[in-house]
Amino acid sequence: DESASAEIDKRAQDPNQWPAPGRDNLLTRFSPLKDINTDNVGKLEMIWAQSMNSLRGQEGQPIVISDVGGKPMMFFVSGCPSMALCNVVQALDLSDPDNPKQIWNYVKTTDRDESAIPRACCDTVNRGLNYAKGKVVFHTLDGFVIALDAKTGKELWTVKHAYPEHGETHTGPAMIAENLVIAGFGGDEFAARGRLDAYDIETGEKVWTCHSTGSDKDVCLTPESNKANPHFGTAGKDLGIKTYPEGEWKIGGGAPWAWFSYDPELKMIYASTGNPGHWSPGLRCALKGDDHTHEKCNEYDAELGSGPFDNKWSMTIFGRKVDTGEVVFAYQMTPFDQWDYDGVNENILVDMEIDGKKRKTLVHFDRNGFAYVLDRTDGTLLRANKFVTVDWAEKVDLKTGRPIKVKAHSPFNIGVNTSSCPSAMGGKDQQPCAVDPSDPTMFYCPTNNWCMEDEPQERTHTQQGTVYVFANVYMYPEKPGITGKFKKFNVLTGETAWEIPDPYPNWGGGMVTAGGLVFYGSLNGDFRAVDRDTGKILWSRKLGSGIIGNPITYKVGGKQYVSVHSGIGGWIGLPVTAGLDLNDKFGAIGATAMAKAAGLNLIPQGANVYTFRVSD
Ligand SMILES: O=C(O)c1cc(C(=O)O)c2c(n1)C(=O)C(=O)c1cc(C(=O)O)[nH]c1-2
Repeated sequence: DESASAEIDKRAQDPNQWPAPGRDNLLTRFSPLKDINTDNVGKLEMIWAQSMNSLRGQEGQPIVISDVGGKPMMFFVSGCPSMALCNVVQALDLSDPDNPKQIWNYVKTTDRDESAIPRACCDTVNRGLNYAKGKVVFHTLDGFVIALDAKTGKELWTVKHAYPEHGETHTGPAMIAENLVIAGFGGDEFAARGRLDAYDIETGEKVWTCHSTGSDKDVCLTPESNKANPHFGTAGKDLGIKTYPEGEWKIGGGAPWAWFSYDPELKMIYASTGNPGHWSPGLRCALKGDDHTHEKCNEYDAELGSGPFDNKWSMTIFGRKVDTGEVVFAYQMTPFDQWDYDGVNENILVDMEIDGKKRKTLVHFDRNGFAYVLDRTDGTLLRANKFVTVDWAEKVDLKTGRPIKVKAHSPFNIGVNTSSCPSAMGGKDQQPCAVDPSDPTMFYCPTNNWCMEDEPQERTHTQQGTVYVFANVYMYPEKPGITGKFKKFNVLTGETAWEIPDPYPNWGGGMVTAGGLVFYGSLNGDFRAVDRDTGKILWSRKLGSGIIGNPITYKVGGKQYVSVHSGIGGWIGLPVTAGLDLNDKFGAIGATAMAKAAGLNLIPQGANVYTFRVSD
């Protein structure tokens, strides 16, 4: 019997489908379709649109399955305007692909937790759903993981997974690996403790749990973990406890809130973690008095491969065994984070030749501005190149894996304002890159070009479920007039092949196709097709609202279609919408001021799936 993820892998071999959030569990966002190509993309026309019933941000993407009860179907899930309408799933029959028919919709109506909405740090988004074994599997902001019968929309099982009262809200998509549903959540700004859980896809029963902080046992670290890379710092015991001030690992953050990937040959999942709880860095170092300096809080013990205040395992890429969650390797990008550079961005799995050797690699564009290439079998660090302006670190030492921090751009002391690039939202936030596996060193990536001033504040409480930031942060464009660049980037050489500057940050993901095209959307609603070789914009259409979703493509009835969510929101989107009040609770992070500083106009809200094809 093939596993649920083997079914997904098989569907991904069929160019007509888009069976998982990243199209495949490798997260390539590559489509082999080429009916739409550089020659005819100018004739792309909007064919249909469907409301998503929300005025909040729509990240994520639809999925398309060619044979659900004999019918081609599209499924998608919305972000939340209110709990009553939170995470509406719609199922569209694509049998008449120019005129799809909704055949069911689903919204959970019982046991909803309204307190999730104000605890979603960065908008009430949902990054997508999955399909396998006749089931649509998705999650809700207030922490349920739910499996529906794909034909009827009937609930098959529901589990309570994340708990808003503990600061946990669920935004990132679950992933199906073997017969498990792997689920994380967000909450580092609300004193949560990061955790990854695996559920049986047939029953919803919990199979394993691994935390991001705590004892080695809690983290699923074993003596075998990191054997190939002892300098990555698993030599010490219980570093997930000891690298925090006493007891603070319990509210230590490290939430895995975005994308997960899976290698079925290695049977390993890749999931990375967010920032350590609260942004005021000095308070996450237990040293006092004259010892309490930036240098001492960043010290590194070469023998342990770890610093005493690294705040492990925040900001970490974990390679885990799928069956048990056991850590094969753990690599921390930003030890003792001083900027909120969450390490959760997608880990894309491609194979490439490096220094004459064929490698199974993992590519990760981090918030901290470095694009990392790791050997995904054992975590060996192979490259770390800057893909945006980075001043907080000179470079990453490939041997120890540690960034060489620049003190002048590392916020530390309470009340002292320090500038750094990139800003807290990162050189790239959660919006995913795309890669064609046949050209595996070249990545198509949304990037952001902001810097920030950060003034750490005193801690006033340690209460889970309440805002846990303690910093005054002001973000500003690195250069006036340009705050986003979509670029093609070589992860081996660190060279940019081309880039498209934008007045707005790039908050939507990319897609690359065998038709020679890259698709992505801008924050003010321009949906674009770009020549992947030259970076020339070949086609663009204005959609109803800003685009923070990720394009997909599929083929039904002999024709190729392209779909994307439109609906402004997400962290950057909130302040530039008409609904400024939505952002007030996070005024501390200066988002509204940030939008004003950039001179951004208000962009109207409203959520739709838009679908295009080349006109006959
Ligand atoms: O640390 C966390 O737990 C957490 C969660 C989330 C989230 O769940 O959306 C975001 C962030 N942090 C964050 O730092 C961030 O920049 C961010 C942007 C977005 C978004 O969807 O636009 N979410 C989040």
